[in-house]
Amino acid sequence: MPPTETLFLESTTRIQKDPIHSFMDFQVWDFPGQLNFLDPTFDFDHIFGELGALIWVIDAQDEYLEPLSKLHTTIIAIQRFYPAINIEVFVHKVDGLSDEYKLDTQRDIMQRTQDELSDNGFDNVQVSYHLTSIYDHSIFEAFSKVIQKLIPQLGTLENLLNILCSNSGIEKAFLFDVLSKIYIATDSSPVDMQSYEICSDYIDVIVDVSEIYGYLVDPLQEEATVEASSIIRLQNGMVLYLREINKYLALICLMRKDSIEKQGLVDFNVQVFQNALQRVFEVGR
Ligand SMILES: Nc1nc2c(ncn2[C@@H]2O[C@H](COP(=O)(O)OP(=O)(O)OP(=O)(O)O)[C@@H](O)[C@H]2O)c(=O)[nH]1
Repeated sequence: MPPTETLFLESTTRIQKDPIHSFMDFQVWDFPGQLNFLDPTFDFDHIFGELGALIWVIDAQDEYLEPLSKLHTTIIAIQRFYPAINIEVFVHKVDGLSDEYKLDTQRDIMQRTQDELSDNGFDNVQVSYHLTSIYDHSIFEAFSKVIQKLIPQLGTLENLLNILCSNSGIEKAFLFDVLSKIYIATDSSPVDMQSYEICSDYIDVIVDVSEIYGYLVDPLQEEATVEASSIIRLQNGMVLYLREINKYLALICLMRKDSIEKQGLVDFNVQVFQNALQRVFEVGR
């Protein structure tokens, strides 16, 4: 959904459960801000029993002390019974703030949370913070990091991507979930926002072109079609290489133009990577 359309979203009045069927099946539960789910009338175990991650969204453009205090109460409640739940705080709508103010806001939220948890005897709670906005790619990046923590095979995927990069002259490789445009794994070199953005935009281009010039494939087909790959040469001498891995995932690599001169080698290594990945997911099932 483009950001401008979010202006017309209706307010959430009840818990909305959205099942996501992708490389891994999960559900996103959207809670209305005003709902007190710690009230004894709610079934605490039903809400938190099978939760992988709690994403707490704080509006950085608004007064945040009250939502923050609710966050603290929630963390303390779930720490007692479900300490394994990942707690992720999105300091959201930061597009309206200056760079300095963004960081100050995040620091303030972190400090208040740490103090409150320590005062209640919880000194070692892991809370992750993300600065997010729907007007750039930061919201996708933050979701990527949250989802990655829920993938048991993440370490193996990273290793496979590292091997692929070092053997094929690839500078950065992302494994993307095509529909949501979140990346489920990348190699262990640092992620810079620009590489992520360009790879994410590349997916849009490919999806648009495929919708016009593509052909219908059997929707039940899990395997990727052999020819589903694409290369774009950028003006700065870099090359983007995309290969469909299966019906949910695409591999996107950023490399120098000399590396793609040995395209046969890259294609072969990507094929080996694709086979390995298939086996990893088969074992995980
Ligand atoms: N500036 C800015 N506005 C945003 C951002 N994200 C959402 N909004 C706006 O905030 C408004 C509320 O968005 P919602 O997603 O409905 O917010 P919510 O907190 O889920 O609200 P409820 O549905 O009532 O729980 C919309 O008008 C969005 O356009 C952002 O990153 N930056």
